[in-house]
Amino acid sequence: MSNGVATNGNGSQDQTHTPSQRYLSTRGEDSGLSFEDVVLKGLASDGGLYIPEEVPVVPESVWQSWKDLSFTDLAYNIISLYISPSEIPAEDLKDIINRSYATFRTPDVTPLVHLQGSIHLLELFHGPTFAFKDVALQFLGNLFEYFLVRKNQGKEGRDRYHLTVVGATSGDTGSAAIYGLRGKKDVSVFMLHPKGKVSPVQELQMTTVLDANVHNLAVTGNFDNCQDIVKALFADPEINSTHKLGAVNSINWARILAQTVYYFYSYFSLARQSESFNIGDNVRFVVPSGNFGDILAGYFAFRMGLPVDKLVIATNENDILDRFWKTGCYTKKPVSGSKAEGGVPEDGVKAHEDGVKETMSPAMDIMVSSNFERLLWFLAYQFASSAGMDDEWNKKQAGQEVSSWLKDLKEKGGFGPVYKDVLESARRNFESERVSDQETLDTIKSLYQEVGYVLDPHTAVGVEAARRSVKRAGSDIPHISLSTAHPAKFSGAVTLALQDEADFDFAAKVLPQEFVGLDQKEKRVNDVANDWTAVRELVRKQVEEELTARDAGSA
Ligand SMILES: Cc1ncc(COP(=O)(O)O)c(C=O)c1O
Ligand SMILES: N[C@@H](CCOP(=O)(O)O)C(=O)O
Repeated sequence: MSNGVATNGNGSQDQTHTPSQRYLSTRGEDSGLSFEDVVLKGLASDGGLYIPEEVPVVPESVWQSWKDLSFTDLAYNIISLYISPSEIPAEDLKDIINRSYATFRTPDVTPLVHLQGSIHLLELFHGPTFAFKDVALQFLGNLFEYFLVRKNQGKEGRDRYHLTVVGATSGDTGSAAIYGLRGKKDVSVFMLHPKGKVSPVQELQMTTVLDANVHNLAVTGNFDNCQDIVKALFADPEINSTHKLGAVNSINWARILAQTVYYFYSYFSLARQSESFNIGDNVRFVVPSGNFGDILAGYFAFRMGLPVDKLVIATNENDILDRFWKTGCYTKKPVSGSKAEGGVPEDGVKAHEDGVKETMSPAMDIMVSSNFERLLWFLAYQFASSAGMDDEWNKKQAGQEVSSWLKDLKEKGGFGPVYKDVLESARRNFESERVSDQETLDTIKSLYQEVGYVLDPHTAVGVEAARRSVKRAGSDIPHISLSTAHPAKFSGAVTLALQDEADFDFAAKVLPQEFVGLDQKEKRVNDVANDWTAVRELVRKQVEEELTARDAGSA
């Protein structure tokens, strides 16, 4: 096997793809797909998410030898494990990776800074749109372009493969995807955001992009409604085949894959920066979580061999994930009863009628975390494997179990409690914390007072969870807390937290030049009802207009 990496499968069925380079659906109906298939399809036809048939286990001597690599060289070593060179030759993949990270404002791409005590911050906001999404979406934009150029060689007009990307955003995925795809040939982008529920800067970052292939839709509803509309479009065979839908949300496997790189990179950065930390030592990662895509990448890094003591999930008051880890039940709406039973939290937070609460960290105002399905598959697979049957049977069982859980989620609003062994196995690798709005503001304030660092509210949710985790685990275990956005994107929460600090000046201390004057720019956005068929009609109409203009030579 190349790269010195083993997989624990039964060998490849074809000569060109290792098991980690072939993909299956979490719901069991789709398998044997290539990387290109899963990147272009986004969501499996059975409604499941794609995962590699095997996670490559990287021998210690191999991953430890990566410790001094640049971000882009490390990214190549990791990403190439999941893509056959017969699909993307090594030189092409290196070029895609180099171009993707050349747009970042620091050569380090994702620098690690010491925050306080044993807590370090992994700054993921140095890309074009100042949020962690850029790390994956710059890469995904270039991947789409690479595949489309190849597919369209020698083709003209309507014969060309035209990808229609539809995505849902609670604020950050939208602008990152738009910046990754604006002006690219043969792609239209439709980005759905909940009207009035993203921060003013996030909204402007999206709606001031006027490229002909970018379409912003403001949906009357919340983020989950937007995500449901996207899934309904993918489930509609007609629009899917006529418009070749593509996904930029973390349902797209390439998003998770690109994110695994910064788990390794920050681990090596810590070893370079801290004298007391040696390669091979354990670390904890703390991740502000909503759709569960960011932390899931950490789970892949762990399974590949990175020494991770625990992955700590940090939720805001939309706490479905925290309730799962506490109770084993994954239920959309808090039911009445004690907190310990997964019911209404003791501090009396009232859920909105639709179950989602608007918080200070709006990008995490998500009720159903789409990537949790991928983790469920691994939990179900581990459980099935204890029966002593063959691997094919284990995978089939895992697919059936996930399908049944997701069916209950759709039809009954939740599932669980899951089997004790399943919950125990989830708890072996993860812990969870729920952080209230008040605690978020207090954390922004105290970190500013103690070390002069301004946190964005999502990052503050993580830092508060990290402080609690340090109390449990002890200060010997370093904590890497992921900083998922720049504070200037959330001026409301940051100003509220720091308004009484005499020396605090938002414009001087926080605001980047790139955001100045954004509100004076021309905007383009369409309002649309929370109705997937209305969105479908709009998509059809606007793609047709775009293609007609292109054929006439004006776009
Ligand atoms: C700033 C910020 N932090 C955290 C998250 C949560 O990440 P994930 O959805 O991958 O769990 C998001 C949105 O996804 C975000 O935009
Ligand atoms: N917080 C996200 C929500 C979408 O999540 P994704 O990671 O699945 O794209 C956002 O900012 O849009």
